[in-house]
Amino acid sequence: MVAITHADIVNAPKALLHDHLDGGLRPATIVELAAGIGHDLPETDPARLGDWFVAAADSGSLERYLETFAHTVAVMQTEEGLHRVARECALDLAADGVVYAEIRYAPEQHLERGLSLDAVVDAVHSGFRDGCAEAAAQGQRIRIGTLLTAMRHAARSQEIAELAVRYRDTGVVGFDIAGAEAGFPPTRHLDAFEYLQRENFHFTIHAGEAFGLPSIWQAIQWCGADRLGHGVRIVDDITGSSLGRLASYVRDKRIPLELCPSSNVQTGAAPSIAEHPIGLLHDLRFRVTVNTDNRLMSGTSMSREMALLAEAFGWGWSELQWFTINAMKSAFIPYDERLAIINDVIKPAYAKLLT
Ligand SMILES: O=c1[nH]cnc2c1ncn2[C@H]1C[C@H](O)[C@@H](CO)O1
Ligand SMILES: [Zn+2]
Repeated sequence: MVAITHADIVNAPKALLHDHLDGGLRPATIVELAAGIGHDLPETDPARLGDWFVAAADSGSLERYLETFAHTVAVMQTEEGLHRVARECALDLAADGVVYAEIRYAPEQHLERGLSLDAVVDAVHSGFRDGCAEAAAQGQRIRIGTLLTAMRHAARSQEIAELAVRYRDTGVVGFDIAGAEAGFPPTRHLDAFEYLQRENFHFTIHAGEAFGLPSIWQAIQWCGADRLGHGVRIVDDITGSSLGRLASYVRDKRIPLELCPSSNVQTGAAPSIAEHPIGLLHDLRFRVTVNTDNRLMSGTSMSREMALLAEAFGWGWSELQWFTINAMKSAFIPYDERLAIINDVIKPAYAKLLT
C-alpha cells in the first residue's frame, strides 16, 4: 500500500465535531489583538508565541493545559475580536479540507469588556458567515455549526442552555460543558441537561478525559449526553477484547466518541499517539471520530491528526473515510443534511481515493 501523505489528506473531505474556538486562534492574530487592548503576552513574535502555546500546554495535566487559554480568551472580548477569530477559523478549516465542523466556545468567558451573551453569539456567527462565504468563493465549501459550552466549575449552565436553544435556528446546533473535570461532575449541571432534553435539543459532555468511568457513566446515564467529548477513558472498562457493562452500552448504543489524540498526549490522558486507545476502540468498532480539540495548543490541524494516526496505525483511505462518515453520522444538524454531505461530498471523494 502506498503511504498517504499529509497533502493528500488535506485534499480529502473531513468532518470535525470537537474544536474549541478559543483554542484555534492564529498566533499572529493574538499578537495584533493583544497589542490593540494592551494585553501582555509571554511572546510577541507570532512563531515564538505559537511554540510557547504548544510547550505550555504540553504539561501532562488538564488544569495546566487550560491555563494557556487566559491569553486567547483575553483577546476575544470585543465584537471585532470575536468576529475576526471566527472568520479566520472558518478560513483555516476550509483550507485544511474540512467540509463540516462544529465549533464550541463558552460565551460566559467573553463578557469582561461589557458584551452581552447575545452580542457574543451574534459576533461569532457573523464571523463564521463571512469566513464561510469567503471560503466558498475560493472553491472551499464548509458548513459550520456552533456548540455553546458552559464552564463546569461555574454556575451558568442553565442560562447558557437557554441561550443555545434561543439560537437553535440561527447557527447553534448543540450544547457542551468543559473545563477541569476532576471535582466537577456532569450531574452538577443536571437541570440544564434535563431542560435541553425537554427542548429536544442536542448536547455533548466533556467526560472521560482527566477523570474516568464515573464521569462517563454520569454523562450518559444521568445527564443523557448524545456524544462524549473525549470519552477515551472508556478503555478502563475494557480488558483485552472483553467489554464491561458501561463500555458495552456505549458501543451498543453507538454513542460517538469525540477522540482528540494530540490533546490527550499533552494532558497525559494517553502516553503517545502510537499507544493511544483509538487503535483498540477502532478495532472494537466503537463509533470513533477524530478531532483536533485545540489546534493552537496542540500545533495541529484535522489533516495532521489524520496523518499522525495513519502513520502510527498503518491506516489508509478506508479508515479515514470511516472516521469521517462516523463524524458526519454523529453531527447535530438534521438527518437529511448529514446524509447530503455523506452522499454528495464525502463518499464520491473517497471513492476516487480508494481506487
Ligand atoms: O479538552 C478540554 N477539556 C476540558 N476543557 C477544555 C478542553 N479544551 C478546552 N477546554 C476549555 C477551555 C476553553 O476556554 C473552554 C471553552 O472553549 O473549554
Ligand atoms: Zn475539548
